[in-house]
Amino acid sequence: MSGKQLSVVVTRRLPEVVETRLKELFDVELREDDTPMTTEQLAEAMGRADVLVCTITDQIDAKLLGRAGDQLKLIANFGAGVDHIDVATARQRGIHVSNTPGVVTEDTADMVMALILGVTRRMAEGFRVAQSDSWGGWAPTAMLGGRIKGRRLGILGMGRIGQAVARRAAAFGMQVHYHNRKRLRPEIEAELDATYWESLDQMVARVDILSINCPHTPSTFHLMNARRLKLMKPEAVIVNTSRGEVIDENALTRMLRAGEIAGAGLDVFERGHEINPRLQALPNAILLPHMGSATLEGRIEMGEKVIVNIKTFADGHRPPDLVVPAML
Ligand SMILES: O=CC(=O)O
Repeated sequence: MSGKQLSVVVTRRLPEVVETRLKELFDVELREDDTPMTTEQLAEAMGRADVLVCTITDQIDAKLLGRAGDQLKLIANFGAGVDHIDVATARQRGIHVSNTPGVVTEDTADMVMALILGVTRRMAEGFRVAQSDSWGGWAPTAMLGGRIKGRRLGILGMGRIGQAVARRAAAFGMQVHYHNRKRLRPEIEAELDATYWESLDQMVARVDILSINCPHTPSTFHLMNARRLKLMKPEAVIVNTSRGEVIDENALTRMLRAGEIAGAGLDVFERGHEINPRLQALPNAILLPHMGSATLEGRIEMGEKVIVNIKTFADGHRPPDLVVPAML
């Protein structure tokens, strides 16, 4: 099938160069305003598209997939995480799901370092002081944070992003520890100079900074539950650029308020963009609006990946970034 015969519906505005390329290649319907589609609009789109290009703001659950037309053959997600898509049900219905791995790695790892430094060096507090008229000038005892050189970093989830974080952390003189479902190959572990912990409990109890870099799946939901959070040292910091659901956010908020965990850098939240006001009120938490992978370069590369996945599929081949339930 040629690309022009494929009807492609895109659920969100994408960078202009990506939209232009999609128009050149496919019979594409682009979104006019930059808001997520309603469930009804999404269902209608799935009733007429051969290919749906969606994002994390679209909940593609079993109910919605049940309303998809027979012509829908590919859901090409613009993003790496696919926890908003019921991949198993899609597969049962013969609908392929693809994503955009790899291209978000470096930008997200940069944001992990920004959050580690931001929290340990109290950048949000400093920013607020400098913006106000209350700053009385430099003082030997003011705004004292902690040095990250020599600190133990625990990486939960040592996939592409976790490994990119490890490389950066090593350059900052941190000691890298990790927990992963599968241990890395010895040569990669040696190259990263990373210490493997089979027991997540034991690792979280020993690290100064914990970075969450695993995807959200049924087995990682609340992996950092109240019991595990309590194992962390009171002076430790937790950083999450993955998915909010991996941490029990209420438990974390309580512990941050009580000083049982020193600080947090969070780019993602358990209830999407509805941030817990008690978390917003905390001076020891830096909160960001899910912008870990938000660079123009990254977004364009994500668009290129989406296009390659659709094009390969249109040419009758398996999309290179096919997501299969066994991967999750
Ligand atoms: O969070 C961003 C992504 O999943 O790509």
